[in-house]
Amino acid sequence: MQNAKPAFKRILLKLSGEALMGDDQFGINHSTIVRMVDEVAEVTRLGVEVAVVIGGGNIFRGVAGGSVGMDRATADYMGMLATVMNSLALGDTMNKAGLTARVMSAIGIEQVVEPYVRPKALQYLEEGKVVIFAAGTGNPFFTTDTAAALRGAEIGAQIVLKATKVDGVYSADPKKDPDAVRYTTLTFDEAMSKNLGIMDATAFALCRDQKLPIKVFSIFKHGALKRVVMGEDEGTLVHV
Ligand SMILES: Nc1ncnc2c1ncn2[C@@H]1O[C@H](COP(=O)(O)OP(=O)(O)O)[C@@H](O)[C@H]1O
Ligand SMILES: O=c1ccn([C@@H]2O[C@H](COP(=O)(O)OP(=O)(O)O)[C@@H](O)[C@H]2O)c(=O)[nH]1
Repeated sequence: MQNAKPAFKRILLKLSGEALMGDDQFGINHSTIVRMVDEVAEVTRLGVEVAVVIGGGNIFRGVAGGSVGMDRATADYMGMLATVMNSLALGDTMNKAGLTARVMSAIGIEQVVEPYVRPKALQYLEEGKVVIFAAGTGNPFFTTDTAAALRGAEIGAQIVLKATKVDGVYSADPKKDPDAVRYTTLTFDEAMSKNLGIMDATAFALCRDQKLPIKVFSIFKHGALKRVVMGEDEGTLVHV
C-alpha cells in the first residue's frame, strides 16, 4: 500500500458550512476547522491539487431562520458574505498549518479578498496552492453545492467531493427516516428522479451534463477524505 497513488490529480472539495459549528450553536468552532485543515493538508501532501468551496450555513442561510420575511435575493447575498467569512477563516487556518491558501471571491470585495479569475486560480493550483472559492456562484437563488459543481467544472477537477454531515446518499433523509438505506453508487438521473435531497437539482444537473462525478461522504469521519482521494470505498459515488 506504500506506493499506492491517489485516484485524482485535482479535486474540488465542498465543505459544509454548518459542520464548521462543531458542537457550538453557530459560528466557527476552532478545533473543528483545525481538524478539517489537517485532513486537507494530508491529501495535498499526496500531490493532489485541492480547490475548496465552503458553505455559509453556520453563519447565515438565505432561505431560513432570521431571513424569514426578507427579500430572498438580499438574504442570499448575506449568505454569500457568510461564505466569505468562512473562506477567510479557512484560508487563515490553512496558512498557519503550513499550507499556502488563496481565497478568491465571486463577488467584488477587493479590499478583503481577491476576485475570482479563472486563469489565476488554475495557476495557483498548478503551483500547489489551495484555492478557496468564496461567495458561492456570486448569484442569489443558488447554493454552494452548485458553486462547487460550477467551479469544479471550470477548473477541470476530476471529481467533486461533498464533505457533509451524513456519510453518503440515502434512500431518504437519514436524519428523518431511520429506515433509510445508503447507496454505494447511483446515477445522477436516479438521484434527481428520486428527489434525494442531499444536493440541489441544479448542482446535480450541472455535474451530470459535464460528466463530473460527485462523492458524498462524512466530514466528521477521520481519514475519510484521504480514503476518498485514494479511491477507497467510502461514502456514495454519484455518476453519469
Ligand atoms: N437522500 C438523502 N441522503 C442523505 N442526506 C440527505 C438526503 N436527503 C436529505 N438529506 C440531508 O441533506 C443534508 C446535507 O445537505 P446540506 O444541508 O446541503 O449540507 P451541507 O451543509 O453539507 O451543504 C444531510 O445532513 C441530510 O440530513
Ligand atoms: O451561489 C450561491 C451560494 C450561496 N448562496 C447563499 O449562501 C447561503 C449559504 O450557502 P449554503 O446554504 O450552500 O451553505 P452550507 O449548506 O454548506 O452551509 C445559501 O443558503 C444562500 O443563501 C447564494 O445565494 N448563492
